[in-house]
Amino acid sequence: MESITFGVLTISDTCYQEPAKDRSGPRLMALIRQSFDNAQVVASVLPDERDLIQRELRKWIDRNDVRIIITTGGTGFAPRDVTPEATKPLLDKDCNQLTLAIALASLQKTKFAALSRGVCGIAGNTLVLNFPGSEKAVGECFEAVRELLPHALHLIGNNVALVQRTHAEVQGSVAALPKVLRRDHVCPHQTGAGDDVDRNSPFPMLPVHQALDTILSVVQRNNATNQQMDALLSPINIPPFRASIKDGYAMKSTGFPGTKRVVDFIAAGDKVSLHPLQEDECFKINTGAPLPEDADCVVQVEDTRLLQRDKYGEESLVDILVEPKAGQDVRSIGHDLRKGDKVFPAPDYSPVVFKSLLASVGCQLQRRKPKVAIISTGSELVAPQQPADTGKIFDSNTTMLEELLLYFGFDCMQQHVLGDDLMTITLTLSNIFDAVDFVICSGGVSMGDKDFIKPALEHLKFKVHFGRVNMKPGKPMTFASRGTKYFFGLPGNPVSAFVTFHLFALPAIRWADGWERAKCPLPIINVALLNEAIDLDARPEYVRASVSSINGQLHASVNGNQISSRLQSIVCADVLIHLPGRTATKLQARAGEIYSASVLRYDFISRYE
Ligand SMILES: Nc1nc2c(c(=O)[nH]1)N[C@H]1C(S)=C(S)[C@@H](COP(=O)(O)OP(=O)(O)OC[C@H]3O[C@@H](n4cnc5c(N)ncnc54)[C@H](O)[C@@H]3O)O[C@H]1N2
Ligand code: MOO
Ligand SMILES: [Mg+2]
Repeated sequence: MESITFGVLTISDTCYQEPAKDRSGPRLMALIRQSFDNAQVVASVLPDERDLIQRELRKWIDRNDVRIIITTGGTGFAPRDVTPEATKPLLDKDCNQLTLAIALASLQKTKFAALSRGVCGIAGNTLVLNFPGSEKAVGECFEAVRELLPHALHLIGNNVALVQRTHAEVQGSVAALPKVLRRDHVCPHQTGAGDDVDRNSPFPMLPVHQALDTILSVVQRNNATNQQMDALLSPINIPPFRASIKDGYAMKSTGFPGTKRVVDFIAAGDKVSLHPLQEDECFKINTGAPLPEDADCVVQVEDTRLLQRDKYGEESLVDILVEPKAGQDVRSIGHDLRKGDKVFPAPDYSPVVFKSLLASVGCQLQRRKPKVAIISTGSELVAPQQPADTGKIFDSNTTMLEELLLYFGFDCMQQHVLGDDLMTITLTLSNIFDAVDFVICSGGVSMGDKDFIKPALEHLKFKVHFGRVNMKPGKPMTFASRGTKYFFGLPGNPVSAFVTFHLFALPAIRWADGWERAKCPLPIINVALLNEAIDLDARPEYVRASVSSINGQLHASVNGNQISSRLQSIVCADVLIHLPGRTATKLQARAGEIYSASVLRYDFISRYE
């Protein structure tokens, strides 16, 4: 889109008096700037006064550079709401369908949208849109029209070439246009000339280890959680009192075995008893209960004999059968963890370890985990809940990638399913990156003229670090970054997305989360191949296989057809066997040979024999 100026007019008595209260105007400005690289914005705040509003609108409409005016506020039913009345007389043409598009999108969010009377229309060369006053509504209305704005402006400005280009894009025939109009098609072929002899990818095929090294050298490791763990000193002693390790009798070790009078009963949760204790006396005590002040040892119930109960049925006399020894079966104060000592002797990211240790000392730590969004691209995709349709397939990658994130302890902040449309992909990516650090995207990274991921990344000024990896599946795996924003373009075939998530996206997220280098990739074990013979591919292959433990030795058998579209190969996939690329002398992998394998899951042994 050529450089244009937007006018943002906030209309509200309150905001006019206290401009700091205006949240919708600034929100609109931010949305405009995020969405359109070369947009300028002029802004103003006015009270709900028809004449003032009209004067400002007229001023902007008369300026050549202001091509779009968005008003926010004054569209409701209140007596002072006059924005539509101020706008309508200035319009040369009504844009009722645009008004309808905004209304329909807003009604999907809230039925109160029916109470907005905003209008849209064209005044001279300027498109004027009335949005309601709330910050949330402004975001929703903008979302409803954002994609339409460039084309609307081309039409208003009668820019035939750009109109043609947009039509071609909408109809999917950019390639049919003269080259000069193909500005948005960043050619994936080798020379970039886009001619017929230029048929190869410009991206070299990196070895897997080099691709991972590149990722980990680009992604910034956040050491904050490590430092928090390292710095956390226990505010308490565990146990905070001398605690009995056994159910039995607490007494003085200076006494002797033999008959003792039971003076009281102490249960877990009781306070420390200050009751004086003689050498021929004891307390009945439970595991975890605080030792009485005068006692220094416990004799377990198994080493005693009950001699007598009192008239209430309570134990009153016991025979202690073993020598009481000082400290026996007593946990001293701070025995497990001393106040002031480190809670974490070493960093450990297991949520079980992290959260339970914090709980044990009554502390909380705010962990800032990497923020991740998932995108699936493909005009063929329908959500699994929707009805099947000709030419469409169910989207399995969105579900799979979200579940993988959760399985490995990370959250999915956003999910988007996008058609193969350059503008949509570019704008959506730009927005998502405002909120997240990582985007894990599937599809659109190969050589097709609808594979728009690399062009979108270029539009967004991301650096593409690599666009192909020497592996099967996953060859078109793409990694890009801009500052501390990271993009993982996983190939769309479901198994390719599965494998590349494990080998590249997961280690990167762990690294960003502060994990030590060796722990970022999946653990690697050795397995003996059970299959008779497997033909090796030219590319090193990551084969889904299930593990059997035979007499304690780990063996693996391949899960059927390994084509990258066949998601069934992940069923009972315990590991990815690393099969090397074929060589002149080694054409097959054979039964009994030992291969490295990446462990995919915690419960990674499917059979014991
Ligand atoms: N001329 C070439 N064509 C292809 C090459 C190549 O090197 N030269 N590489 C092939 C390889 S290898 C792979 S892998 C795929 C990767 O393709 P893309 O990343 O561009 O993905 P799409 O074209 O969008 O889709 C591929 C395939 O996967 C299905 N798909 C996509 N998304 C989903 C989803 N969310 N759920 C289920 N299935 C999905 C899609 O329908 C396609 O069938 O490119 C080869 N082509
Ligand atoms: O590399 Mo693709 O992922 O072979 O199908
Ligand atoms: Mg493709």
